[in-house]
Amino acid sequence: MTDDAVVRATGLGKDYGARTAVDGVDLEVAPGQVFGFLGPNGAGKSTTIGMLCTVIRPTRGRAEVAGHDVLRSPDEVRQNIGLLFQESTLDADLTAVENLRFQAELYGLPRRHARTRIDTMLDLVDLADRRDDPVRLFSGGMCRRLEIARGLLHTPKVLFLDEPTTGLDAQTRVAIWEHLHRMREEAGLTVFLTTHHLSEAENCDRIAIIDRGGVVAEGPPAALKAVVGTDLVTLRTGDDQAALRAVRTRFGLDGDVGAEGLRIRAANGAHLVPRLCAELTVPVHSVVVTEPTLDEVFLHHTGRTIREPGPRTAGPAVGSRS
Ligand SMILES: Nc1ncnc2c1ncn2[C@@H]1O[C@H](COP(=O)(O)OP(=O)(O)OP(=O)(O)O)[C@@H](O)[C@H]1O
Repeated sequence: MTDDAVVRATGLGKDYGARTAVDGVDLEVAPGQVFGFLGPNGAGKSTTIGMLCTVIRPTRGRAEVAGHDVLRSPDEVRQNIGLLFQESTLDADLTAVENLRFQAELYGLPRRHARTRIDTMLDLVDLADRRDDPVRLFSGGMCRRLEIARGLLHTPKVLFLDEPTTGLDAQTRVAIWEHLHRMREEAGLTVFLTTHHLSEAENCDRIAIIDRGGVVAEGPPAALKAVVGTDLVTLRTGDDQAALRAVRTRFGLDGDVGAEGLRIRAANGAHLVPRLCAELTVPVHSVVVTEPTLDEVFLHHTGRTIREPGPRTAGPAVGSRS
C-alpha cells in the first residue's frame, strides 16, 4: 500500500437485498493520476463511484478519499471531490455563468473569490465567450465541459466522472479528454472515471477492469495488454506462402495467410519487423503491427468480450491464438 493514495478502497462492497452489486473492491489511486474503471453495463461501476462519493452507503469494506473516510467523514470527502453524474444536472434555463454561481453558493465560496474562479474555469473549458448564453442552447459537448468546470469550481482534489462521454460523438469525446488532461496538468487534479468504452480506457494512466462486481485486473493499459497477448504482425510480401515457410523454419513462429496477407503472432512485433525485412528472401511490401486490445484483456480475464455482455463461457486463452 502506498501512503499517498488519494482514493483507497479496501474490500468495498454493496448488496441490494440478495443482489451483490459490488463484491469487495480493492483499489488505490495516486495523486495526479487519471484512473479508469472499465467494465460492461451492470458491472458495478456506478455503485462503486457512488460509494466513493458518499452518495451510496457501502454494505461492507472501507474507502478513503483525500484522506477522509467515506462513512465517518462524508462532509470532508464531499469538500474534496467534484462529481459528474451520467445524466446532466445543469439547469437548462440558466446561463453558463448562472449555473456556476449557483454551485459556488452551494459550496459557500466567498463572492469575490467565486467571480475570479468562475472566470478561470470558463476559460479553461473554452466557454468564456458563451458565459451568458442559456444552457439549453449548448451542444452535448459544451454541457459536459460546463459540468467539468462546475465540478472543479471549489478546487477539489479528485474529480469523479461517471461515463463522462456517453452520448457524445467521437470528436467531442476527444475534446473532453483534452480538457481532462489539461485539468490534470494545470491543476494537479486526480481524475477517477468509469467507462465502458475501450478507447476511452486507453487514455487513462491506470485502469481497473471490473466485472460482476469485482476487479479482475488492474494496471497501466499497456502493461495489462502485454500480460495477455501477443502482437499481430501483418505482412504483404512478394510470396506470402514462401514467407510463411521461412517464418516457421527460421523464426520458429507460426502464422497464416489470408486476404489481409501473412499474419504472424509474436511477443514483440516491433522488434521482429527489422529481422523479418532483413532475413526474408522474398520482397516485403508492407508491414502493420497491431498490439493486443483491452477487449482481449477483458476476454482473457472474464471469458467474455466487453462488447457482448452475456453468460460467462469457458473462454479461449488469448495468448495462444497463433
Ligand atoms: N438501487 C439498486 N437496487 C437494486 N439493484 C441495483 C441498484 N443499483 C444498482 N443495482 C444493480 O447492481 C449492479 C451494478 O450496477 P451499476 O449501476 O453499479 O453498474 P454499472 O457498471 O455502473 O453499469 P452501467 O454502466 O449500466 O451504469 C447491477 O446488477 C444493477 O442492476
